[in-house]
Amino acid sequence: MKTVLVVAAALVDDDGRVLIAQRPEGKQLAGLWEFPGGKVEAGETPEAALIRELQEELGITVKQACLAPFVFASHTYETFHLLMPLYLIRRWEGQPTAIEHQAIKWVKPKDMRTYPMPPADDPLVAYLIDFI
Ligand SMILES: Nc1nc2c([nH]c(=O)n2[C@@H]2O[C@H](COP(=O)(O)OP(=O)(O)OP(=O)(O)O)[C@@H](O)[C@H]2O)c(=O)[nH]1
Repeated sequence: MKTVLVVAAALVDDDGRVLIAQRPEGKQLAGLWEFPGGKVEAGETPEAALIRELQEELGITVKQACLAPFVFASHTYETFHLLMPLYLIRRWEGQPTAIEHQAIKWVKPKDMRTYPMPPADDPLVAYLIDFI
């Protein structure tokens, strides 16, 4: 089975809230809430991919020095295995906007369980609750 590398971000604001974004209709796992991010393209570093995705999806600019490696998800879906490092980010330029998602929301980690997320993300929430 193919392993797919996806990078994701936990943007954390000054109140300790984390940004989650709702996947668009018509896509796999539509309507679920996820961490912004996406697939690493050929020839791209994970960090460059995440910076690119955050610009495309949310319209924010993040410096590589502001990406802090945090935890990762490793989860087998029906057709691929997902390997997804999650970076913590506390500094960025611009106001996050739902450019590609249905909606975005700032939530306290302890409240994240009320938003349905992809199965791969479940274990990550516990780390955010403990660490943020
Ligand atoms: N960005 C993101 N992707 C996640 C999370 N959890 C999770 O299982 N994924 C999975 O990782 C993959 C991310 O790919 P993507 O969003 O860039 O791509 P996609 O499914 O829209 O497919 P496409 O770009 O081929 O159209 C999807 O299969 C998605 O379901 C998450 O928290 N954030």
